[in-house]
Amino acid sequence: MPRLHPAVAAVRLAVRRELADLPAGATVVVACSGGPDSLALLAATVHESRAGGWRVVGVTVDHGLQEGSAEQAARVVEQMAALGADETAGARVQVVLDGEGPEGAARRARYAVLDRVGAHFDAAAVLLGHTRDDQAETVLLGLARGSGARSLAGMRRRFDRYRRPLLEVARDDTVTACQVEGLDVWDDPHNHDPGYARVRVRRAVLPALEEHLGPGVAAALARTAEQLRADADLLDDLAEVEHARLVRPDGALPVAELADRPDALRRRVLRLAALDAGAPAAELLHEHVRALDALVTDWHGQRWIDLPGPLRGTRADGLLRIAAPPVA
Ligand SMILES: Nc1ncnc2c1ncn2[C@@H]1O[C@H](COP(=O)(O)OP(=O)(O)OP(=O)(O)O)[C@@H](O)[C@H]1O
Repeated sequence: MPRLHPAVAAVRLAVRRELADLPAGATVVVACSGGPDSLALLAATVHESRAGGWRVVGVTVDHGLQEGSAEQAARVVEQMAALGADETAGARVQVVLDGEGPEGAARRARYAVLDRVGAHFDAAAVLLGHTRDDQAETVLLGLARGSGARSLAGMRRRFDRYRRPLLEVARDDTVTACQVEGLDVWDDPHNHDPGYARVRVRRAVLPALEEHLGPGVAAALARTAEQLRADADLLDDLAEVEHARLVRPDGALPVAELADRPDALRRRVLRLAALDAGAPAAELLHEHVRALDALVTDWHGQRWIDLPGPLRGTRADGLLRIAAPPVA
């Protein structure tokens, strides 16, 4: 028997490990763009499903943003069926560009479809093909934005129904696995467009880091993310407990007790308080939390601080409150 190629073995092993808890009969949805990562993921999932006894559903989403996208989606549906998926689906979405960039809008539309497909099939897992290199790019982009530990912690391995089995697999391996298995992969033109920061990181920044610092930078960044994620998860859990302990029934927080808490915990409690008061998570920035924190640690009689919502943070009578501004 010919020996299994190491790249194919690496992808299959990652899938086997990530899905080890699924019972026979479970439905696994694989989100497949037709690119090397998700095609390798689908091929490995179909292979592993024979031993696992799972039903594999391949789904591709046509964002309708590029010429010929419908034909491309139809081709992926055929490929998924040929690879042995038990069921396949192609969904066309309407990407609404309201303020955010096309990439973000496409992602939102895609996840809305995947959510629905996952629910429709009562899927035990919906798989995404993000690799170790995607993770390294995410960490570098977070680092460049100067965001906190949460975004440096990169992508989560699991959330809701979603799982990312290839988060520790190198992109080189998914590309090689597709070559070895004779899969005809789609080369998304967006992956070459230097207008996207992620593309610049992929094509220029990471190769330069590897050239000057030695190989293994992507793997090191992904490992860093893993460690930071564990730390960030712990701090977030502690902050939830602390917030629940401190918050009064009317939502106010006692300043003296907040001031006693370590910075990392206090700022997280303040962030939770702002979210509880209705601040939109996507708009609540580090600078807002710092301004709130100044009401506790750098109090010099500030009248209020503005938060997205719009909301106001105020301090009075030893209590910190976050609420909508009074109607003029
Ligand atoms: N059009 C799509 N239809 C279904 N799933 C998708 C689609 N685009 C992306 N995904 C899912 O999201 C994952 C990450 O997508 P992203 O665009 O970041 O990477 P990619 O370079 O397209 O990956 P791939 O090599 O699998 O195409 C993909 O691996 C796949 O699981």
